[in-house]
Amino acid sequence: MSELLAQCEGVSYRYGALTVLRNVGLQVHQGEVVGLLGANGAGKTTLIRLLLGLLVPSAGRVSLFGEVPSRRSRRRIGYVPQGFGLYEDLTAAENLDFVDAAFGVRPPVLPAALAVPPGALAGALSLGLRRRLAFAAAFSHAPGLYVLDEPTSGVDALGRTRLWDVIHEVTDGGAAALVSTHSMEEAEECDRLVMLAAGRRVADGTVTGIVGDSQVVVVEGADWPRALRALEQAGLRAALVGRTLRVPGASLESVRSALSGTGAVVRLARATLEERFVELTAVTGGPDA
Ligand SMILES: Nc1ncnc2c1ncn2[C@@H]1O[C@H](COP(=O)(O)OP(=O)(O)OP(=O)(O)O)[C@@H](O)[C@H]1O
Repeated sequence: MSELLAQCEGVSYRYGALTVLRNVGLQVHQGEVVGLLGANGAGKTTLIRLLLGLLVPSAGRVSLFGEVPSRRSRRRIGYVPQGFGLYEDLTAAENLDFVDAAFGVRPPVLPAALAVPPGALAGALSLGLRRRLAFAAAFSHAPGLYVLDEPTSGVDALGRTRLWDVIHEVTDGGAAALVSTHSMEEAEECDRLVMLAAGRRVADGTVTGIVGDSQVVVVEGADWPRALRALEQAGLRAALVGRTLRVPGASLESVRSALSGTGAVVRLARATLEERFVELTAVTGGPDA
């Protein structure tokens, strides 16, 4: 097994009376891309802040490069926060010079995918270019572990693909990445996923392992609007995919009974990652005191 770079063991965290993480475990090994997947408020950023040592767990243990997170171990991290962490009134080049000076490194050759107009003020760059610059700043000191908090939100499809190419390049080169995301498409880019729901870890594994043999009810038939109305009347939520309705979290019997007399054909199909995510997160309520 490759080196364990970051670990949370039985970690809980409270903001005052509000418990937002409960008994969460997480491991990131050298060379892997671990996706931290959860809805808004699931606790992803809080877990990242604990890993970086910016927060101290209410219970459990966190280690970074084998020690309690500290200024020294943080130097080996390339962190891209949701808010970028850039100096908006400095140019792109000045931001990178500043980071290189802080880490005492020579300016690295950046991959083309991280190129940003050097003379532009960081605050004046588009959202996509600001994300690119923030990634370039994290890249410059060749960290062992990248911690990327929703690194591609607001980035267009081409920019996203380019950033993911860089993430795969650095992890192929021996670094690791912990990437928080809401996006199922991005989750599929990861070697392993840790799913959080309302502060609890509800799954940890590969996409194939997490989806497993989980199934979803599929409804077919020409009159899908009628079938959709009947499902809604029965309190079942369906998604229209092409001319097929998919009803995650419902039993075959409940869908059959809701659609009796409509002529719709009902069958089971393999669930997608998103449908499995809905199923896993539906059983957990919100954070509580
Ligand atoms: N400083 C804070 N004080 C009190 N509550 C907080 C604080 N920061 C976050 N929370 C709460 O903790 C919970 C988890 O928030 P967190 O930001 O970790 O979730 P997240 O999964 O990163 O969400 P998002 O995807 O929206 O960024 C939420 O209920 C949030 O409102």
